Amino acid sequence: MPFKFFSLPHLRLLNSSFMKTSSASSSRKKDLFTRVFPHKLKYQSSSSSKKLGLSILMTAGQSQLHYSSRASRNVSEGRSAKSLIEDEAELSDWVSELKSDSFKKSRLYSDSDDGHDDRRGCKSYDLKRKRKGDSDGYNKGLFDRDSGGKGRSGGEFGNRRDNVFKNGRFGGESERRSDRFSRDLNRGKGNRESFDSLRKGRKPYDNGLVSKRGGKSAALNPPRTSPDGSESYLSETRFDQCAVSPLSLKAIKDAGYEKMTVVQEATLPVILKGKDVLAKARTGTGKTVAFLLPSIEVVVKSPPVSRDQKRPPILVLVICPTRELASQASMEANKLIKYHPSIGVQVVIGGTRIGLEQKKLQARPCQILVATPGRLKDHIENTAGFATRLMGVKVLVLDEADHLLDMGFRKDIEKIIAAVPKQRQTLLFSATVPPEVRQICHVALKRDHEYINTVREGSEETHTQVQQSHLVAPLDKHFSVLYTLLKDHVADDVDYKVLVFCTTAMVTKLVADLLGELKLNVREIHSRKPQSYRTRVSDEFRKSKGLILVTSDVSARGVDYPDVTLVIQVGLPADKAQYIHRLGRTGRKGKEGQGILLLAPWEQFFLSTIKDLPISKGNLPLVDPDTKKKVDFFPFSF
Ligand SMILES: Nc1ncnc2c1ncn2[C@@H]1O[C@H](COP(=O)(O)OP(=O)(O)OP(=O)(O)O)[C@@H](O)[C@H]1O
Repeated sequence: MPFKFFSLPHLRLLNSSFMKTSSASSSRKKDLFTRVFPHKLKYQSSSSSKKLGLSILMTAGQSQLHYSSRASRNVSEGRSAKSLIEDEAELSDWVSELKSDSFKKSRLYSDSDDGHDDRRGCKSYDLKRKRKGDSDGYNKGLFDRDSGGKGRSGGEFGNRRDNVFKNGRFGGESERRSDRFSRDLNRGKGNRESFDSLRKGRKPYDNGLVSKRGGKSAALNPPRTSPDGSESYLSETRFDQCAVSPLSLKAIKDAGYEKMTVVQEATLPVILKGKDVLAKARTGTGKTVAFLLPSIEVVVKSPPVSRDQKRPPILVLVICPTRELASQASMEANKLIKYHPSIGVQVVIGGTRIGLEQKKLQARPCQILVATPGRLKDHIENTAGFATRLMGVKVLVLDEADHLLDMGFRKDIEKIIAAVPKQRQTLLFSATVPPEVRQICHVALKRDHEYINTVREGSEETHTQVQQSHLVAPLDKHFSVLYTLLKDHVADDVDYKVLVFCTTAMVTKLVADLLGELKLNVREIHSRKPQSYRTRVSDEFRKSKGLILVTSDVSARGVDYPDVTLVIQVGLPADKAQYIHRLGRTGRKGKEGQGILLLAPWEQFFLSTIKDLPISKGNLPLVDPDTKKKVDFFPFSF
């Protein structure tokens, strides 16, 4: 991965912070830099005479941009790809070396158990491993987008993929189908059967919410609107009005849920009938319960498993793209099965000991299994009897379906689909369903599946109660802008709870360290952290207020942290969907929130991809002299 070198104030902070104890001369530092990045200096136009800096806040997009222009200028692709990979390893060592000067207590990358323990020997420098969807985070490059599967595949290959789908083999059929859908959508004929049978007398509305079945569209009940015009995430329908078992209802009551959310109301009757469903609903509106509850009903209705059955079937398989999300879904499932003592939920995720999972799978009931793709594949390949148990799957759920069907995960997902029976029910849920996902969902869904879109046509995919703005600042000002934004927010709101998204594990780590040095209450999560640490920090952040979580995209999707007051995205999100999911960590369950996207001038092109979202141009905060002094405190020059 490429780097760009120029002098940045925040790097003065970074490096002096790392090098506080070092009295090495600038030429020695430069030597070190030259040794570690020999070829980089070649691309640096006369920069040896200038101050050198590593653009830590440079996003993956910027890196790619920079890399491609550089590559086209000088370097044969093969050679540069190789050396870039090596760079990452070298950089890791280099930063660790620096780190040990001032941060002796902890290592820069505590990734020793951050991956498949069954892939022992996979160390942080094992960067030549081909990149793929990385829910399990074991194969992250330090500067790879830490997204759980996007990264390069979402970038370079993503375009290729788009072309394949537009022009390639699938093109013809897909376009015909989407044409048909849009025609149907315009016709807007309703043939909806849903809670109308349960709530007699209520008519479907022609309101832009659509359910499509067999090429027909139907209106759904509208969400209620609050006085300020924002849509309520709750419907008018109570859980006890629908056909779920009394024991599930009891658990729902204990969980504090009374009325269904809009997506639950729209999908439950259809799923309970056994249909395949692709559902789209805004972030934080209860999609997890929407797919878990009817899945549990399938288990309830299945014949009980005898105790001596050697390989009891897994009946429901839920796939989530990240470990945090899988753990969260399994916790939600455990809440819902509270009064079903014979039903067991288990979770299999990377970064934990596979042997332990194997023992648990053997010893305890597991009709519902929640998994990340990588670890699930490991079990399919390595756990005795596991493949046989998967042949019992009746319901397959892909949470964050668009992400799982994206290039980064697709191969794993195809293998998993091949390992479960063809005769099953499949449920795909996400807050974003880009057109290309509509075109490829037949990989998982039956032809006559229903597409249930609870986002009103013409309305945004984000929440109106979340105030969105973007700031454009030169890259060398990003850190001071970020720090000022955080400081102001902390001063304004005693109950502050902030997520700062960075594009790579490395940047996440460094930003968290720097903010910590500046005495902000900060935690960090990224794929280079051990799973035990990730789980601990995630739990802490879920329960806390007065905390800032600096994170890579491992927290972008699905993670349900209540009452997040502000989401700051530093640098380009991978795409519009990623922007929406990151932003969706605030404004959950109808609460208010704020989102800020911080871009460098040359990243502004991204704004055109989100132009249909209500994002306004914000004013850069004034960086007060005190902040400037703090950020510039450490003189730094290579
Ligand atoms: N019927 C309900 N009433 C009240 N709260 C609910 C209900 N159903 C779910 N919730 C709560 O709403 C919150 C958000 O749910 P969930 O995490 O499933 O959202 P989501 O739509 O999957 O979000 P994302 O798109 O970010 O993954 C959770 O705290 C969940 O417990």
